[in-house]
Amino acid sequence: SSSGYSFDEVQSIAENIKSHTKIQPKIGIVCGSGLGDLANHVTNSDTICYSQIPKFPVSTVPGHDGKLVFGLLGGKPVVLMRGRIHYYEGHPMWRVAVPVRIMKALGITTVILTNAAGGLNPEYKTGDIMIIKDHIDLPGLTGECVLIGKNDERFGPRFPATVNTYDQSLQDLAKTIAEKLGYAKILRQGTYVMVGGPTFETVAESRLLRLFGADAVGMSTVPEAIVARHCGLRVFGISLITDMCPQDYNVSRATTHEEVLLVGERRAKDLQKLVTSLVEQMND
Ligand SMILES: Nc1nc2ncn(CCNC(CO)CO)c2c(=O)[nH]1
Repeated sequence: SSSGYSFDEVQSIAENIKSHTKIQPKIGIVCGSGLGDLANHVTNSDTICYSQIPKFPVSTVPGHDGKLVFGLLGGKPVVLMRGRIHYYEGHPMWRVAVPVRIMKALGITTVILTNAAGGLNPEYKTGDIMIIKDHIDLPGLTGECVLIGKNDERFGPRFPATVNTYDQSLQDLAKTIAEKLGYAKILRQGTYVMVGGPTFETVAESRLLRLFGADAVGMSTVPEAIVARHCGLRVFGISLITDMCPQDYNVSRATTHEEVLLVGERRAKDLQKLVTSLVEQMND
């Protein structure tokens, strides 16, 4: 249906998943392009392919192999989504975010959203890490909000507030951890704007998005963050800046997905350390 799986359908998908693992996750982590190797730090892990789970959406993007990885990270029970569902693949927006509702039904109380993004803020550099302070839901503003359609109060309210979507105390903790890890030089805190994709932006679009006040642009994360807040989860988001969006017409070379994955691999270790320490140090 247009507004996605019912509350009961979500519960039954979660029940099916629970039969594959004893881990009862407290934290859900959505891995962005090329950042799936965080799963290698999860111990005592159980891995379930999305395709093994009836009605779980399947991802088709290189660098996004669809697996749920349950286990311990930083001593805490977690579930990782290796491979996320993107709107640009043709999925309705609700299906992009339904894994968050399923992880909530599995018992998580916090979700960490990681992604690769293009830098719009001219002070940013490729390889920077941006803690997400706020977002601009461009698809939502133009009629594709993830919560459009029938609302079931068991998920959350009909008209949810979205101020303070990104938990302030987790942002502060992440900032402190990053500085202790020696990342102060590459650490940013800013606003993420979602575009539908799959095209990378034109120069005029990059300038427009910058005028909107966005510091980074991507094609994910916002639907997941909105649905997470809707059902009462604590949300933390972080972007790896994989390239700078051209704001002038002397564009030497265009952004490529390969470049995004390459920077992801180069920076993945640093992001993994940051996320692992955050999981370790966050209060329940
Ligand atoms: N300029 C720019 N750079 C980016 N790097 C990553 N993404 C997020 C989109 N990632 C896609 C394509 O790599 C795969 O999900 C973007 C983007 O949307 N724009």
